[in-house]
Amino acid sequence: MENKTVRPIRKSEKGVPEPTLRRLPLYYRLLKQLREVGRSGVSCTMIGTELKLDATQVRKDIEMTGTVGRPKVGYDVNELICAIEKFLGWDISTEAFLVGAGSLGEALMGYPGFAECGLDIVAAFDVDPNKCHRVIHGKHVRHISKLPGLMRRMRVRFGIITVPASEAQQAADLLVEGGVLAIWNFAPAKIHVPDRVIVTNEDLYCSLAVLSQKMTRKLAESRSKGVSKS
Ligand SMILES: NC(=O)c1ccc[n+]([C@@H]2O[C@H](COP(=O)([O-])OP(=O)(O)OC[C@H]3O[C@@H](n4cnc5c(N)ncnc54)[C@H](O)[C@@H]3O)[C@@H](O)[C@H]2O)c1
Repeated sequence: MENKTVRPIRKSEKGVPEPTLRRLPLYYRLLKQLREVGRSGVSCTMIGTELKLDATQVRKDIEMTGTVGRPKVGYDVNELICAIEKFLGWDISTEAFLVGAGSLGEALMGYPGFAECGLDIVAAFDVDPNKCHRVIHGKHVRHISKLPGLMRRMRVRFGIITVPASEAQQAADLLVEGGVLAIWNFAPAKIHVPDRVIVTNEDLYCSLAVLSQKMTRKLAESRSKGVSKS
C-alpha cells in the first residue's frame, strides 16, 4: 500500500450517486468472504441474491468502478476487489486526526478494520489534561491546542470528530484551521465549514429511526393479522 495522505480525486467519482457509494462496501465485504472460501468468479445475480439487492442495480453499481463483467462468466473476484478498492480510494493510506479521545474515540482508535479501508488514525486530541500525553492503541493523545499546527506540518487532511455535541463546532473550526479536507463527524450536531470541506455525519439516531419505524410497522401488521384471524 502506497503511503500518501491525500487521495487523488478521480474524474469518474464525480456525480456517483451516494446509494451506489454506500453499496460498494457491501459488495467488497462479500467478495472478500467469497475469496476466503476459495471462489474465483461471481455474478451480479449471486451478489444480488446474497445481499437481497436487484442484480441490475448491482451491475450498474459495479460499472461505476469501470469493471465490466463477462457474459455468462461474471466477474473475477480478485479483479473486482481491486477495482472497488481503487475506486473508493482504499488502495492508498489516508492519515487522520481524531478529536475527542473518549469512549467512542478510543474505540475508533483501536478498530483494526479501518486498515482495510486505508484509514490510519495517526494521533488524537483532547482537552482533558488526564488524557493528553497518553498513548491509546499506539496513538499519542495531544492537547487540542496543538492540532492546527501539527495538522499543517504533517499534511493530514482527514479529521474525525468524537467530542460532545456542544464542542463539535469548535473541533471543526480547529480542523479547518489545520487545512482539513474531509470530516467524519460522529457528534449529533450540525457543523459549519467552508464549501471546500466535505462532511459526513454519522448519526445513530437516523439508523435507529429506520429500524424502529420498520419494527413498529411489522408489529402493527402482525397484530392486525392476529385480529383478522380471530
Ligand atoms: N459512545 C458512543 O457509542 C457514541 C455513538 C455515537 C455517537 N457518539 C457521539 O460521539 C461523541 C463522543 O461520545 P463519547 O461517548 O465518546 O463521549 P466521551 O465523553 O466519552 O468523550 C468525549 C471526549 O471529548 C473530549 N472533549 C470535550 N470537549 C473537547 C474539545 N473542545 N476538544 C477536544 N476534546 C474535547 C472529552 O475530554 C472526552 O475525552 C458524542 O457527541 C456522542 O454523542 C457516541
